[in-house]
Amino acid sequence: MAAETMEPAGPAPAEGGAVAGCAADGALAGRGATQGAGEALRRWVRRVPDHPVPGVTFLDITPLLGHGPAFRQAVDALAAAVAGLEFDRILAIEARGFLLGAPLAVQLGKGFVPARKPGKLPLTVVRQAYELEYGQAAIEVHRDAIAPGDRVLIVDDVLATGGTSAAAAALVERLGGRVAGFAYLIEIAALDGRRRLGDRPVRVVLRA
Ligand SMILES: O=P(O)(O)OC[C@H]1O[C@H](OP(=O)(O)OP(=O)(O)O)[C@H](O)[C@@H]1O
Ligand SMILES: Nc1ncnc2[nH]cnc12
Repeated sequence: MAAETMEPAGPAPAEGGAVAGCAADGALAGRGATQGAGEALRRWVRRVPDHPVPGVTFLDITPLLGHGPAFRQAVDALAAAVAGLEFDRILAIEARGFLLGAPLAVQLGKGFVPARKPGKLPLTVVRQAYELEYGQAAIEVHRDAIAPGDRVLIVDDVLATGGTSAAAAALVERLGGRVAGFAYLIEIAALDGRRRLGDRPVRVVLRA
């Protein structure tokens, strides 16, 4: 089978539109990633209007996940973006956060902590409720997943309102850990989720 490349034969998105371009200098805030990587990845993210509720434009990364070189480049770009941050383990948020956080942990040789939807983890957990752009939710982490003093990088696919990430940070700190920073494939800049993250480092590959 011919190798896939970052340049698809036709338009990447089968339906919906690729994430529209924004100012070139704002397109990639990778701080270590290359602008070319961010721009190459932009075409693999679809904008889906009115999903999951009217008024929300959903950024769908399934085209990126479905294309081997794009998926690899996304993980590589995240790795480059977090270069210089010091952390012991990566915490990622179910479900889409796992898709990027786990391969990033493998690539960087770090442990992985899953923050799961309620009721999934079998042992004693800490739980944090939060609000999303389109509803309410909660996440749980095993109480023994983070030790006091652990430095934790929080990884997710999308930073929107920041509610999910703020909840994840609260869990880390309730367990005595320290949040070393946050890393995202995509930041929805208009929703200004950064305001929820305090003064901790925020690394982003692509801004929509
Ligand atoms: O910044 P926020 O406004 O909190 O939104 C970002 C979160 O929303 C999405 O997850 P979602 O809850 O839709 O779940 P999923 O990963 O299971 O699709 C996304 O994967 C982030 O975790
Ligand atoms: N607009 C959006 N697209 C994709 N994931 C999201 N998570 C929260 N808001 C989102």
